[in-house]
Amino acid sequence: MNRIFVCNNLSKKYGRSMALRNVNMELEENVIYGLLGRNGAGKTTLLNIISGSIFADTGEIEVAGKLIGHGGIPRELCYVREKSYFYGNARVVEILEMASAFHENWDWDYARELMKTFHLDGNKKIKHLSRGMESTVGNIIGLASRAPLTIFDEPVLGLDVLMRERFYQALMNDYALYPRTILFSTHLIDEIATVAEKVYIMEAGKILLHEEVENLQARSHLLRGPSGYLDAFAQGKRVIYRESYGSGGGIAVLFDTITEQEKQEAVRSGISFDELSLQKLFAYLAEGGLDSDKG
Ligand SMILES: Nc1ncnc2c1ncn2[C@@H]1O[C@H](COP(=O)(O)OP(=O)(O)OP(=O)(O)O)[C@@H](O)[C@H]1O
Repeated sequence: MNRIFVCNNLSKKYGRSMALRNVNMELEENVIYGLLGRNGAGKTTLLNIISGSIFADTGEIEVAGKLIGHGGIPRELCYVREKSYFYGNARVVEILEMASAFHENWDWDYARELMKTFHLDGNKKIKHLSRGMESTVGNIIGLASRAPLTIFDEPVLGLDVLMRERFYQALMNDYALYPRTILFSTHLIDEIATVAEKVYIMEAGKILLHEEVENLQARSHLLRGPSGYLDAFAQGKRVIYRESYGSGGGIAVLFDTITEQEKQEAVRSGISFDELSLQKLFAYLAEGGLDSDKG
């Protein structure tokens, strides 16, 4: 496994509050990742440190095998911010020219094709673009740069459903032709679940969980049934959420492997199993927490 990105023990304090606590992260080459976390979990702080916009108090970062020093932005990295700090007076095409000068894999033919796909007028000034169009400028840079490590922070903010679909489609098509590592930070978890292969989940400045999306989905179960049976079934399993109702029934959210035999036995005692979307699992995780040491 080759890693395009590694960070060790990253910590960052703002005044007395810890925004990041000993964050370790490894991103493999040619994998699409999702970075998930509630408001204030530390995602933007982490991404700002990775991109060299702010400095960590402790820890080190390696991109493409090179240690990143203060102020150095690795050319292997393309970071597309949620809110652009583009010069408002510049035209779209001027911003793309700046990006093309920085990224050695930049593909102008592809950038022009994307401008057509997303109906983006290259002559428009950035300050005259809608919110969605502004996101699109960043997304075109992220795609056309074909950087070995591309990070998108909330890339579909302001895009309508059709444009969001087009963006994910363009990304998947281009990723198939030019595999690279892509990290999405987003709140739209179920959308990303169809694109990302692995996710990192952050909470309170720490990595709560990192896992393949397929495994997450296979190990997430929402059970309903009589409370006594639920508790008996859940013994020894990892319970991330449990709620009992006055009627004697309740729900339990388990994050564990459940065999077909166990499932059949549970069904016989009146327990039903519902599918859990990644978004819902994330909500329960955020609510109930999870001991990340249990792996
Ligand atoms: N410049 C700053 N000064 C002081 N505190 C900050 C600053 N930037 C972030 N924080 C704090 O650090 C913590 C992590 O914030 P961060 O913006 O990284 O979270 P986030 O996961 O990106 O949240 P969101 O999803 O809302 O964008 C929060 O408690 C936030 O209040």
